[in-house]
Amino acid sequence: MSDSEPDEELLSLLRQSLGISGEPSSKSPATGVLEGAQHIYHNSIDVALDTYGTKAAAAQIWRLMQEKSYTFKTWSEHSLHPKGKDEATANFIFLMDLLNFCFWSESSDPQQRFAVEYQGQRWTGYWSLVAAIHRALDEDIPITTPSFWITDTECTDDVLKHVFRSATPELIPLLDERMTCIREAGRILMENFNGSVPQLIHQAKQSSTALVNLLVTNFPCFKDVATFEGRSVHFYKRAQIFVADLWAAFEGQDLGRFHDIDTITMFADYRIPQMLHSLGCLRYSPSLESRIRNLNELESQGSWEVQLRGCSIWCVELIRKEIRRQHPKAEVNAILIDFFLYDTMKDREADAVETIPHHRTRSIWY
Ligand SMILES: Nc1nc2c(c(CN[C@H]3C=C[C@H](O)[C@@H]3O)cn2[C@@H]2O[C@H](COP(=O)(O)O)[C@@H](O)[C@H]2O)c(=O)[nH]1
Repeated sequence: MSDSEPDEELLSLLRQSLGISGEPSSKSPATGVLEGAQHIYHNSIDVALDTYGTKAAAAQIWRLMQEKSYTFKTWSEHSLHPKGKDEATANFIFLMDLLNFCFWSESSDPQQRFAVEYQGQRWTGYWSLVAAIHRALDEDIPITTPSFWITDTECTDDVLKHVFRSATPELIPLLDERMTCIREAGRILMENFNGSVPQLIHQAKQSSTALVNLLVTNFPCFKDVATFEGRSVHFYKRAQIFVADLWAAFEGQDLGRFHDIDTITMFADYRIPQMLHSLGCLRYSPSLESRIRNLNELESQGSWEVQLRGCSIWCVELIRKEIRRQHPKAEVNAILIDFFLYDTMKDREADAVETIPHHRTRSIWY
């Protein structure tokens, strides 16, 4: 390509990012998550997408996913993820994604941070939650049974503190909020869905957007929204990852069968923005970058946090589109890209590969 001629591929990506391509603007018809992300992307001044970085990352991600044969089957290969394809697994995933938030520690000493001892290993972060659920079940505590959550005499604060006990002096973050989420969800499941997670799933009639909407309209603790530049924006992170985990655990069958699974977006957490920045897809304003590098907290639902979350969702959408542009037959969606980015970020952390720190926000939303 000569310097004077425009790079058609780049223009196509740019057009797509501005939502002016020939394609219908890719919004989630019923959840509005993608619309919100596009609004945030167009109005962000502290977070920007690097088009070249995004194009390069798309090629790299697809290559690595191919090399690792990364599919929804990879989900069950994680040692702690439940292997069954039954109601017990659906219940496990519901509790897991009800509480799948905010594991980061204030402590600078990794040995001090909250950790769960299970099967002779210390688990931290997201895996500490999964390990704690397994440990409770092994101790015959019916922690994944919704009817148990509302029994005042059995599911006491002391029992829940025991379930989430730490192997270090640091407690699990937001323990009180987690107990509130469990009891609220138990009451709502009993009142509206006969205490049955499968009944909740069946009510969505194999639509992922319908299941996301059932969660965010029935359960306040799944209603992950914010306001940005005068508009309400939806993130719905834990509602969406619940659907995605079901789809992966059941390999797209039975309780994991969804005819519109590709409308699920990336899950706006604190790990994927970190990975996208490390890949050169996201760039931050100097004030935001120094706040993140200094490990200062970002206010929940504040402008900086909303820009990080929304631009990350939009960035993964562009990566998905770029992969499909480069490989029209690619079987890839935002879920698999997201799962892959999370796992890769955790591998890099384990290998102490230097990256920008993840942002710090304390909330129940992610
Ligand atoms: N976007 C996105 N966010 C994810 C996950 C997962 C785990 N998903 C498993 C299922 C399939 C994948 O292969 C993973 O094995 C946890 N999180 C979020 O990260 C944070 C925890 O971070 P750390 O403290 O370092 O463990 C916290 O906000 C948590 O909600 C994901 O997949 N995507």
